[in-house]
Amino acid sequence: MTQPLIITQGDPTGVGPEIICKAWLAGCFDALSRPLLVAGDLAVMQRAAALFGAGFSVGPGQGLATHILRLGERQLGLAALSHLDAARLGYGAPDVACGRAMRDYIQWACDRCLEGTASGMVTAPINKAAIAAAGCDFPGHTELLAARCGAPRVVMMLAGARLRVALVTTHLPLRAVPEALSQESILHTLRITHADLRRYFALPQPRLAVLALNPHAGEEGLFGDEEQRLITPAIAAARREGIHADGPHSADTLFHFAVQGSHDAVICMYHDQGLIPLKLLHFEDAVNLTLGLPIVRTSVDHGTAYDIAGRGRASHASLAAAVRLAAEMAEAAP
Ligand SMILES: NC(=O)c1ccc[n+]([C@@H]2O[C@H](COP(=O)([O-])OP(=O)(O)OC[C@H]3O[C@@H](n4cnc5c(N)ncnc54)[C@H](O)[C@@H]3O)[C@@H](O)[C@H]2O)c1
Ligand SMILES: N[C@H](C(=O)O)[C@H](O)COP(=O)(O)O
Repeated sequence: MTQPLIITQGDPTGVGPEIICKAWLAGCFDALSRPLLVAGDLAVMQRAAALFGAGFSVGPGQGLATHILRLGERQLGLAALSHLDAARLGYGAPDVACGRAMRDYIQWACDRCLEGTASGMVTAPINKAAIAAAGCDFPGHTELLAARCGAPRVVMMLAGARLRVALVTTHLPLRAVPEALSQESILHTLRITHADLRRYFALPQPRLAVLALNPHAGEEGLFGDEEQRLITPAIAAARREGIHADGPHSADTLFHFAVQGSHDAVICMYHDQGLIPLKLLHFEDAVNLTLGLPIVRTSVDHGTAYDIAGRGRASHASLAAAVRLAAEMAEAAP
């Protein structure tokens, strides 16, 4: 039997519910190789569908689904994990119950993937402060999923058709980045990226560009020594393991060549080093994925977009791309 993919609904007061409905209404889920199930809230989904003048009918679910939502010929499973009073929820104002609900959607989906009743999960955006207020002590999905899956090391990758970036460090203050870098963390990032590009993207020998931290790759130690102390030795160690890695490359020029196909992924030392070029090129259609997990997890590349939530204006393109990629990864996973 083909196990379903789960989409977690994300912040009930953000754009997550409406981009799920928008993608569904646009037929983005029609040609999928496996069924889809939303882990979320019925009233919140109904409110989101109403933004587009669409009212779906609701029938009893089966398997993981508590309900089946039907709209003409289309149907979508729903596991109703929360029962929020949608009419009273202000957009952009998640309360503690919303924070708990977003956390529960993620944990439930992760557990279904781990037990094998789901084939992967796609996450809509959460508000990191709201899950923290609900007592969830993780900066985001990546760290929560790593802990729940018992994965010792994971890598945040954002992928578009022209560029893939993988991050050595993620959510921490910029001033803490140099201290957080180590030969080990760079080498682990290289190993995990190498392994999962082979596994999920059918790249037998991925070409990995490793960026420098400092301007002009440190200019022989004049502008910082992380390249000499940490990055160059990590690249050498990776190459000894048969990983096709090169660098450290100056971050200001490498992306120009990478988007022309010089490399399959760029290993970045910190969040904005990779995400600025990625979102410049692929804001609408990039996918965030977590490498190194025992389960398939993809995500939209954007946040809760409170400034436009509840207006039906948010693009569903990144969500549609995340669902497509999760389905492809689930096919590739053993
Ligand atoms: N995967 C995730 O759960 C995830 C990812 C990034 C940010 N966040 C969270 O989201 C919140 C807001 O973060 P932010 O303001 O930095 O980023 P954001 O992506 O929410 O918004 C940045 C800008 O992009 C626009 N935008 C975002 N998504 C859009 C879409 N689908 N269509 C059209 N325009 C869109 C917004 O309107 C806003 O102007 C924070 O709490 C952050 O932690 C969550
Ligand atoms: N760094 C990501 C981005 O800016 O798109 C985002 O915050 C993802 O975080 P999680 O997938 O860990 O929630």
